[in-house]
Amino acid sequence: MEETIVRVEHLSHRYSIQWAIKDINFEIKKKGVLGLLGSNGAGKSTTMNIICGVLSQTAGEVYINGINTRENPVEAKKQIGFLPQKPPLYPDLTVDEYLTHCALMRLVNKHQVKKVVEEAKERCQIAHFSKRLIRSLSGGYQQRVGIAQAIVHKPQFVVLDEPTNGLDPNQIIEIRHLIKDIAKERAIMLSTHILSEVQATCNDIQMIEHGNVVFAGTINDLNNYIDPCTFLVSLEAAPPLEELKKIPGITQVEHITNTRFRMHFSSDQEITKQIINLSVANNWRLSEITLERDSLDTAFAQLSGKTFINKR
Ligand SMILES: Nc1ncnc2c1ncn2[C@@H]1O[C@H](COP(=O)(O)OP(=O)(O)OP(=O)(O)O)[C@@H](O)[C@H]1O
Repeated sequence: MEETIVRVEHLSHRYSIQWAIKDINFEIKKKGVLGLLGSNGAGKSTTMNIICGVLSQTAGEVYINGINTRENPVEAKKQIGFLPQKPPLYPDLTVDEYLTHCALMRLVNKHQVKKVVEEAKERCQIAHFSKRLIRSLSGGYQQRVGIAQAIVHKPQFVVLDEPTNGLDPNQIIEIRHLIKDIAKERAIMLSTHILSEVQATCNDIQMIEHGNVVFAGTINDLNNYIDPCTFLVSLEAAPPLEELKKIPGITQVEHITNTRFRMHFSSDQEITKQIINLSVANNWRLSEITLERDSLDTAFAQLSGKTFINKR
């Protein structure tokens, strides 16, 4: 049995003469959330639209549970749920009417429709709004209806394109909880350009920039990638700056105040121990030593530098 639900092989797409994505390859595990990260125009929606069969690729293949989406689109699509960036809601239908329509469109057996609609509403906690017109729901609840339509036919793989876009902070937290909950029994791929979204929701990450994959790994890989490279030191009886610069492993020292310094170091993590020992030996009276980690935003900027990093 395949360990992965999705295989993307050498996927490329060109709009007219412009390549939107080029030679993208990745796999998605059967459970959990994969974040497709990238800045605006990176190629996220193009990738997702192709995977979901909404757009035909220029080159490459997509397999859903081993089914080639190009050769057998109907069978492949039965396994996919999709919430596009603009949720395809019909505001003048009630939640029940809309989900029933979606289930029928998704070729659910008509004897099963009522049951699957109830289950999707239950899962997305919208059962109490069954008879409400969609237009009368808040943005957060409309998004829940959007997610319910994506899972109503019980797909093994669900794609959510920027699912928290435009929601208020409370709604964002609730939708993230819901996404993690539904990912317990299926694979989810979500796209975002917000790093905190990825940290809060995803297990694995693919980052694309200018149509190329620039990072692939787990959320821990990403966090570890951003190794600390500076620390702040307070020395009440600091030696001259030149002396600090001579410490092996220290590449640069900046004066912040007379007693406070920012020290840049190469990758050796033992450096802090060394500073502590030197301070004790020379009576520099160390009162603070704090590692500074670059923010994820900095990592994002670095990773956008297009060198492919595969942590798998
Ligand atoms: N229908 C289209 N016709 C021509 N070019 C397009 C079309 N759709 C997207 N593009 C271009 O393809 C590139 C990738 O766009 P895509 O929408 O996939 O990026 P994205 O990462 O989803 O961006 P965003 O976060 O802004 O939605 C961009 O340069 C975009 O301008």
